[in-house]
Amino acid sequence: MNAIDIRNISKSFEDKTILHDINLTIEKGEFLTLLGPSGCGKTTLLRIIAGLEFPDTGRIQTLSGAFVDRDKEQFLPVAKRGLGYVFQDYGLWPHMSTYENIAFGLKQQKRPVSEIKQRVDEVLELVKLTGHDQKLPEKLSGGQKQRVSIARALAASPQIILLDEPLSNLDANLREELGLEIRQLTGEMGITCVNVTHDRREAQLLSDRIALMKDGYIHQLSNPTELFQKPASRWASEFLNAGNLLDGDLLKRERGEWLVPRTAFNLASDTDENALTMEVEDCLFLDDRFEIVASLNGHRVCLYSGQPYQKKQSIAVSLKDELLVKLS
Ligand SMILES: Nc1ncnc2c1ncn2[C@@H]1O[C@H](COP(=O)(O)OP(=O)(O)OP(=O)(O)O)[C@@H](O)[C@H]1O
Repeated sequence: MNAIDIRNISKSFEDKTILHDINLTIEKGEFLTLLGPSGCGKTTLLRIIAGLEFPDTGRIQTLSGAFVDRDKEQFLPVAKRGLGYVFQDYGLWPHMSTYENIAFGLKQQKRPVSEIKQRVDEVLELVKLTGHDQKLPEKLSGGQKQRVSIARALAASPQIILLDEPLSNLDANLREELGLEIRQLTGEMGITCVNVTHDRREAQLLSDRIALMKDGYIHQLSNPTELFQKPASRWASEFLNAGNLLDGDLLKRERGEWLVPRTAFNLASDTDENALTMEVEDCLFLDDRFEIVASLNGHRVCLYSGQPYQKKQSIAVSLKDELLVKLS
């Protein structure tokens, strides 16, 4: 079932086309990320979904009706779209307590006081902030502020939540922890999420599918594993940091450019005639594995290994053919 159906959306600013005929369907309960470099149009698309921008062409249909339809001149105002928002900079009212920030939208909807209290308590528990309800944002850490922002987005039980780089202001450990919590909470509630980021790790961590955007087009649309393992172009491989880009001659393979992921190397014996011989330039221990930087006929190659190597050591490796991608 499609929760959001985006058809033929285009947008220009001052004669410059920012979005070119975007078509995208997002399933109910799906977590979709718009990923791409600065200026590719991802925020403009999110703002069009939110109702903060008006597209030049196209329509957006949701399960609760049309958000916008240029042919029929329909436009549903922001406040009537029933969306939750989570912003990079939290978007909290500084003079309001945690409780008041979360209750704000429910008060606007004129819900009964007892119902508001119950709902705020529920979402505070979900985001693990019970007991922090009277604190002002300035008394909360970055992670806690983002939890308040998530609680506020969940409070009105929206069908759709829009997220604008929700993790980018947080430190690395917290980013992963909160990212997994957002995924779990929205997944359990069947909420459809559209997230915008230029951070490939954030996209990888959160998403069911990623729409990789370039110059106002969707360049590639797939699940994170496929996107990172089978990028559609050299540009996508480089943006995603998907691995080494090497010529077939160097790899004893067909000529042309190949993507060789860092996981695609196996230790081989020197006597294996297909083995590639490299000289180790550096060896770093990162996360739970060694990252080896080596030289293959003067070309820099990066690979993962379960064991360390010495600088200047010669190593023979074979390639896992199933992980190689021929780009050209
Ligand atoms: N209101 C506006 N008026 C004029 N130009 C705009 C407006 N909003 C966005 N743009 C331009 O549209 C282009 C795309 O902007 P957008 O914010 O959608 O990109 P983005 O991919 O989200 O980048 P970033 O990650 O830097 O926010 C940029 O060149 C931007 O300057």
